[in-house]
Amino acid sequence: MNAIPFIKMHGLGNDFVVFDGRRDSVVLDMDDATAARIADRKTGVGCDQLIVIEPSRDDDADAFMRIRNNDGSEVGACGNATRCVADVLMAELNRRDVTVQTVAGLLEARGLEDGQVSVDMGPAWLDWREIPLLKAVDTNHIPVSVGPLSDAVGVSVGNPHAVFFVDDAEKIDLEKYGPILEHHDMFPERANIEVCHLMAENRIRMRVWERGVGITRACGTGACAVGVAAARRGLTGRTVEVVLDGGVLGIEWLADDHVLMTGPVATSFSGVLHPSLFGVH
Ligand SMILES: N[C@@H](CCC[C@H](N)C(=O)O)C(=O)O
Repeated sequence: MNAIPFIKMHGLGNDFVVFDGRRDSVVLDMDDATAARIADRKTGVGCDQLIVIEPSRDDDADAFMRIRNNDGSEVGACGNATRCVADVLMAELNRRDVTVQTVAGLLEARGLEDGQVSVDMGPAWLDWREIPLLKAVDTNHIPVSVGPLSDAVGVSVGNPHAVFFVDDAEKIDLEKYGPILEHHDMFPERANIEVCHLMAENRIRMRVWERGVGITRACGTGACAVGVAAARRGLTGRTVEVVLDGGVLGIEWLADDHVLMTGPVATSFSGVLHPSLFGVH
């Protein structure tokens, strides 16, 4: 069997190994352990998330996107990877508008004149059962407290986020507190952890500890969650810029509760993997 091609892409430094399962069906059966091996930065290609573009399961979508974290676990959403996959599909179909299907729903994406991609990430989910949380609490003031971090805002954008507003996000030891909060009892499906502060009017500095990964240079759904959380707390309007380690994302919480995320897409290189990695000899 032939080698299996992949593309290495990133959105603001949040990086992905992208496979095309429409052409290489062997990647469709990938298990968690294989995904983790490929994602491992020491022994594999290395990435934050591993993405498989699959045939669409809906007439209204151009393709289905499967998302796995660096630890191999499958997840419902990834904002930065959605922009990357949309960019691949737009080039392939020679269109400016595409629809990407994920387990969380259908996401409409549009390519802008300046090369950035805008994605409607769907509605922000704010009920404690939807995030999900352990019990019925006010999701605008979740009673969790670890070190200097307390009083989180919970938001799901197809995946769970806990947003902490602090005086200075740079000073928070995310390596220490991120994993404790990710695995906190309050979050039965674990959570992505964002720490942030207001830099200027409608401009927010954010750092992230991603579930199943660790610290990353950017998290698209995290930026969506932060934009929603800041508006819920009355700290900003519904249109903000979120400044991540890797750059800036534009976030708009629309009147219909959908969250629009706009940012860049980049391709780093392409390569091939031996089919035996996928159990084919
Ligand atoms: N990097 C992503 C989020 C990926 C999934 C997340 N780690 C989770 O476990 O929910 C993004 O850009 O949104």
